[in-house]
Amino acid sequence: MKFSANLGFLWADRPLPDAIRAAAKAGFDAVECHWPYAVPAAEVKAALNETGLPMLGLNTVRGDVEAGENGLAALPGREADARASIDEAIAYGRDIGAGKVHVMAGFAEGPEAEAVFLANLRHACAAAAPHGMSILIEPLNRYDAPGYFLTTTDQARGLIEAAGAPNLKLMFDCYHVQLMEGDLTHRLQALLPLIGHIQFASVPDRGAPDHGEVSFAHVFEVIEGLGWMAPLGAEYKPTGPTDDSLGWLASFR
Ligand SMILES: O=C(O)C(=O)[C@@H](O)CO
Ligand SMILES: [Mg+2]
Repeated sequence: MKFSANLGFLWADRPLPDAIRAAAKAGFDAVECHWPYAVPAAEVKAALNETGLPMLGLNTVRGDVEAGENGLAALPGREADARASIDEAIAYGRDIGAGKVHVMAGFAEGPEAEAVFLANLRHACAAAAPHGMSILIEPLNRYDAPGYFLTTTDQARGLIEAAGAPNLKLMFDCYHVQLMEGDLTHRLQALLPLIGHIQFASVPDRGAPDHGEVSFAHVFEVIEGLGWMAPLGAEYKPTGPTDDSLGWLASFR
């Protein structure tokens, strides 16, 4: 198996270029991030070139975080901000060679939010396609993100089908899907053609994948059996220094 270090959580105490170096030193095959925008893209690119690691993806900005925003793309009335955040993420991703942009929906509900989200996703897919990039949407669980617009894989499937864009894909985060729906391995199998990236963390505490209610030894074996070759995103919150949390990495290789 190949693994990608999610630098939104792993080595999050270090500047992003140093976190990239730490991931390479620890033996990861790739990295991914949340919101890299405060760091000039050239510095991130230099660290990627130095280590040889690819950056798989990044997120659109959340908006006004202090006011509690968690994405803009499903918010009626915020279309201009949402599209600016999408264009920003695509441009930054292009500069660092990241092929996937996770477009964050935000806190919203109802048919108007769905129509706005779909229109913004169509814009994102059209803007990303010429650069060979994909757009990801990710259902988040109701405990960590109550009120988030996108919460289930069924809802994501409906949006992907309605958008009709081949570069719109599902971010299947095993942590969120287990909390909302369970039945991880059947869902991975059924949704495989729609999946653009897979992430994981222990459930329910979002720690390293070596404890909790999900056996990742089994889940990873199933993913491998499905022919999935891309690195799996380690998006968990270490309880201490990240380097002390990595026992699982050698054991799952
Ligand atoms: O929370 C997650 O899970 C993510 O993947 C983030 O990128 C979105 O908050
Ligand atoms: Mg995730």
